[in-house]
Amino acid sequence: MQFFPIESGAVMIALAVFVGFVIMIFMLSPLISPRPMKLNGSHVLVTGGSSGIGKAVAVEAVKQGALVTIIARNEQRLLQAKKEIEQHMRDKDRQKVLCISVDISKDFSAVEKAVQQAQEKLGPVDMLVNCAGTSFASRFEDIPVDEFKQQMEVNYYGSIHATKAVISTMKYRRRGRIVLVSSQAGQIGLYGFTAYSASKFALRGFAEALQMEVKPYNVYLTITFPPDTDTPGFQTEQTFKPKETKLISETAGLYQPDYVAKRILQDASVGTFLSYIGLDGYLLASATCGMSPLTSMTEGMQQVLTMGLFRVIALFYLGSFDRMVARCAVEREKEMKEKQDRESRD
Ligand SMILES: NC(=O)C1=CN([C@@H]2O[C@H](COP(=O)(O)OP(=O)(O)OC[C@H]3O[C@@H](n4cnc5c(N)ncnc54)[C@H](OP(=O)(O)O)[C@@H]3O)[C@@H](O)[C@H]2O)C=CC1
Ligand SMILES: CCCCCCCCCCCCCCCC(=O)[C@@H](N)CO
Repeated sequence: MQFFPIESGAVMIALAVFVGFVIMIFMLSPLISPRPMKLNGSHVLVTGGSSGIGKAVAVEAVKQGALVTIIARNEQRLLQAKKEIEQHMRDKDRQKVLCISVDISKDFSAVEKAVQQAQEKLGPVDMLVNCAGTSFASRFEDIPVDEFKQQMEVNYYGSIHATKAVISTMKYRRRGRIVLVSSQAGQIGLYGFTAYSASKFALRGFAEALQMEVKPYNVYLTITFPPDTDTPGFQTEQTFKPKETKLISETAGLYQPDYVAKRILQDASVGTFLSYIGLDGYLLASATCGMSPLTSMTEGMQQVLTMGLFRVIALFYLGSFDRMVARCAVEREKEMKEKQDRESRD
């Protein structure tokens, strides 16, 4: 087939536009992405740092040369974690691991005092990782109202308290990173998580609003959405989680805390706002990017190009989740009937 000038002209123009677009993306990127924060010599404060993801973040931070403060309630576990984390220090003379026992969920002044103590000992906090949290999964009617309050107090207000305690110094120094540990259940409301998902979704609104306020001060937020992660907290939850919640959560796989911690610190140091883990995490983060701030042009380009397709994929996932819930309901009905038949026979 003869290749006509008009077609080659159109192809050339399309190619030129595409190349121009890509060059613009890479030229504009530095204007959007903040300068990476090196953890070497920085003070990283981790709430929930005595177990699971928080402890893994503290270990990864000291591996990168940071001075670390870990906050939790149980002193025994804090001291045990401190010893473990210290094993990974690169420079035992310069680095320090401090542990402070305080309940972050109840009283802001107690948290403020703990952060002040940490800053007096290790210097101003450069990065705050809000990891302390708890999860409770059960059907809505089986969750006591107080559990809804408890989930909000620990998962949401706990992060507000710690963030409030560091934000003024970060703004004054024009240097800071704040990580909010949400969950994939903070991107999709799941069966069994009426209390938990709500508390994790709340962090999203807080993160977007605060990021708009503090961007001019070179302070960047990262909200991270981990999938199931093999921690002591997760093992405890597994013992009472409804079957539906387990089946749906398993679709995104089970990850190790050290891998999750590396991803969190990687994204936080470069100021990425939406931090995800795994392919399902990438799909979810793109499909639910909403009005979140852009921290890289390439990310923005991907979102623009994939939004429609990912919504279609999301609908297939939602269809499969509905079928899982329906199947579990039928199985439960059958078990109940068999149990009643057995009892009526005895
Ligand atoms: N594991 C998973 O599958 C996933 C977890 N997440 C989130 O990651 C975070 C950590 O989870 P994970 O590592 O599994 O949990 P763990 O239960 O293993 O660790 C929780 C940590 O938070 C501390 N903590 C809990 N409540 C308080 C409180 N009121 N005040 C101070 N510290 C507190 C605990 O110490 P202490 O009890 O001594 O206070 C502990 O150090 C949570 O926010 C969770 O929602 C998100 C997605 C997946
Ligand atoms: C384009 C659309 C892609 C959709 C992918 C959907 C995958 C949903 C998986 C949800 C997993 C939730 C894990 C929560 C774990 C948690 O928070 C812990 N506390 C354990 O309970």
